[in-house]
Amino acid sequence: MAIRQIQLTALRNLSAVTLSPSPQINILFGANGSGKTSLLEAIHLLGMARSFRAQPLQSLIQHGQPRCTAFAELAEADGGFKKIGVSRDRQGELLVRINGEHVRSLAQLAQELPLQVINPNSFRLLEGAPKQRRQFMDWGVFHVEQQFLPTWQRLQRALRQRNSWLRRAKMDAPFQLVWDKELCLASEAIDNYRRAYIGALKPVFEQTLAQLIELDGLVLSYSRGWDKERSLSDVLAASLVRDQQLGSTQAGPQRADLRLRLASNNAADILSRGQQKLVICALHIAQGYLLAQTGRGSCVYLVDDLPSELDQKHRQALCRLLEGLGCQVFITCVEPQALQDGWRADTPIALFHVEQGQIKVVG
Ligand SMILES: Nc1ncnc2c1ncn2[C@@H]1O[C@H](COP(=O)(O)OP(=O)(O)OP(=O)(O)O)[C@@H](O)[C@H]1O
Repeated sequence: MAIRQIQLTALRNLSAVTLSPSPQINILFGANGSGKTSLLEAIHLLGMARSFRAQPLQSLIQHGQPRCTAFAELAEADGGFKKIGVSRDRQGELLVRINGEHVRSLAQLAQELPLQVINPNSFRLLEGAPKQRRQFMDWGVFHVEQQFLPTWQRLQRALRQRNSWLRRAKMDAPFQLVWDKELCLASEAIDNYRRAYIGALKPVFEQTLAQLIELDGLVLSYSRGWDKERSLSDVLAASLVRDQQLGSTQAGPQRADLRLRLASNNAADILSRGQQKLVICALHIAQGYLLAQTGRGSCVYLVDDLPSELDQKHRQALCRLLEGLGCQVFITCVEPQALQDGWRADTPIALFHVEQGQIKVVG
């Protein structure tokens, strides 16, 4: 899966543009505020129908314009191609099309264009709330396990029911029993999917990290969100009074987390900023490897300001890994010299200069 052409209109400061990126490495360089991140944001809009830095999407629309549009042709592994388009107007209307057909499920869009984003927000994966890590984990499970999404929807429905009963204090016992059973079944399935996924991700992550940096003793582990020795139904029964007091279900997959620990410390508390970035990159690259192994396509990587936080040796190691993935990668940087050396002679590299919203191919 790679973007073979991208067309943008009225997106932030970018002038209307049509680009034919390299199927592998794309380097976008330019001064601060020139529009490099905006191009990554446009690709993110195409894969996720949202921005990675703005909620709501309104701020993406160029000042004075009624709507912004991003359109792409995706080259598929089997030689075919797909067309996807996303457009958003000032009234909030979002139009998503795949091969000209309106699409309502954003999951379909995510399946067409699986994206991995590495940017300053990525530090939240280590430092932020468990929700960030669940999102990371569920991205992977969603892409490798087809039953994940319907099971997740069942879980959300059962959880909403239970929480609404907890808040009303008055429960219809037989009805609640049925919904609790549904909640437990869906929870166990989600836990199994996540456990299997993290089991597969862990060795790939460790191998990937070892190619970037030596961090002996860094351990990635999964916690499922309720006592690992007890069934969820037992836990729910035992915590009913507390759940009623708090008005929501305190145990279950909605409380799962991924832990990264180093010598019994939370890794985020002791790793340097550069080390954290390398760990985060290794996690994202490992996800790319796993997706490729399933044969369900490959990710497109968006790496904003790759050089920041990293010394020359680690920059090069990261570039080699991204190159070795064989995926399409969009990298931004201020100075192109920071990323010029060390690429393999047979890697297709496209170099784009972004200047005051204009994007020019320079190599
Ligand atoms: N809706 C909008 N319409 C027009 N211009 C906008 C809009 N939103 C943001 N801008 C401008 O577009 C530019 C976007 O810059 P962007 O974040 O893409 O820059 P960058 O090249 O990634 O910079 P840096 O190196 O500082 O990260 C900024 O100059 C910003 O002021």
